[in-house]
Amino acid sequence: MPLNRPTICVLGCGTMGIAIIRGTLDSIAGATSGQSDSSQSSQLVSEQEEQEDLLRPGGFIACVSHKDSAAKLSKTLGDQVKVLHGAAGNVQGVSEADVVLLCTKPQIAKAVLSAPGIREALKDKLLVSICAGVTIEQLQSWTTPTTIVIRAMPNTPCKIREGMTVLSCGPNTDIQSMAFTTKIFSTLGRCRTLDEKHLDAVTALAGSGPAFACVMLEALADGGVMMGLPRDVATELAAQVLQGAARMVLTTGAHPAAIKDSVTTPGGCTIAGLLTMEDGRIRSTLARTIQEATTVASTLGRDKK
Ligand SMILES: NC(=O)C1=CN([C@@H]2O[C@H](COP(=O)(O)OP(=O)(O)OC[C@H]3O[C@@H](n4cnc5c(N)ncnc54)[C@H](OP(=O)(O)O)[C@@H]3O)[C@@H](O)[C@H]2O)C=CC1
Ligand SMILES: O=C(O)[C@@H]1CCC=N1
Repeated sequence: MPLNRPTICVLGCGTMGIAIIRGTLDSIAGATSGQSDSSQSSQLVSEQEEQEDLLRPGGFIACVSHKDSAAKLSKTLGDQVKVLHGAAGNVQGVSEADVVLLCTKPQIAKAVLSAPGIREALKDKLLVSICAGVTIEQLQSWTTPTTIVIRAMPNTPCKIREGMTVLSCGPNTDIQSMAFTTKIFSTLGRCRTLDEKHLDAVTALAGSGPAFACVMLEALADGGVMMGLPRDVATELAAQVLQGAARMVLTTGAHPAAIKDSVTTPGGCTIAGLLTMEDGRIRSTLARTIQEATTVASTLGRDKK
């Protein structure tokens, strides 16, 4: 399917829809200001860059359910985004778009896609769903055979372009649709493709992960506060520590255990803290957290009995 500066309709523009639109608009603004800085070299823009430019969204439409949410959203996103609401808004948004990003709660995905006019409007279009637990097979059965379906699992840090997204292709996914979707989510952080069988685990680890990470961050800061640090200082230290350790793993490829060992002086304070963590069964607690969240994620797309 040729995608040339496509218009994206975000169907269900709440927390995640806003994160994706905000991150994408910021990335476009960054790219545009970069271009004007180097006007002399702009003639040298390669064919590949021109191709990439065509994959940039041409515009955004955001659909929500309620009129008051629409008014709030217009203020949040500004005049670069057309905001619509209600069932008629959904049909108009999907009709005017080239690509539809389904960001409603999983429990209402079927009802939203099966509403009058939506199926018709989705013909020959790309549908990217971020709904946890809703399978490609379900999405394909609620749309048309010519609707190209891709499943994505992003996370909230997409808002600041530090996201992690995993994509899974449907049986009819073409190269251009995959290239476009990869481009969108790559500008919002890291993006990789996996078989759909992994998506519930991805939902737990990467989708829900920011919540788990923030509980750890808050707990570390609490410890600092307990020992007399001001709350804002403790929070800054905890956040930078988690970011620094994570970046060491991502940039050097070092095993986390090697980084832990390099911090741990024999007979020192780190090993004392580590043993306390192990006494609290922190490893199995965190691993079981992902196990339980994966189990629940796998049920989210099911009809409630
Ligand atoms: N939150 C997260 O961190 C992540 C969430 N996800 C997935 O993203 C999806 C959205 O989650 P999240 O952003 O947190 O949810 P939110 O509740 O923040 O957003 C849902 C949005 O859907 C809108 N909506 C409700 N009913 C309709 C309708 N009939 N037609 C159009 N829009 C409608 C709501 O509008 P209104 O306000 O008017 O009711 C709201 O804007 C879920 O499927 C979730 O599994 C995936 C990865 C991470
Ligand atoms: O809690 C949830 O169900 C969604 C999916 C991943 C993050 N939030």
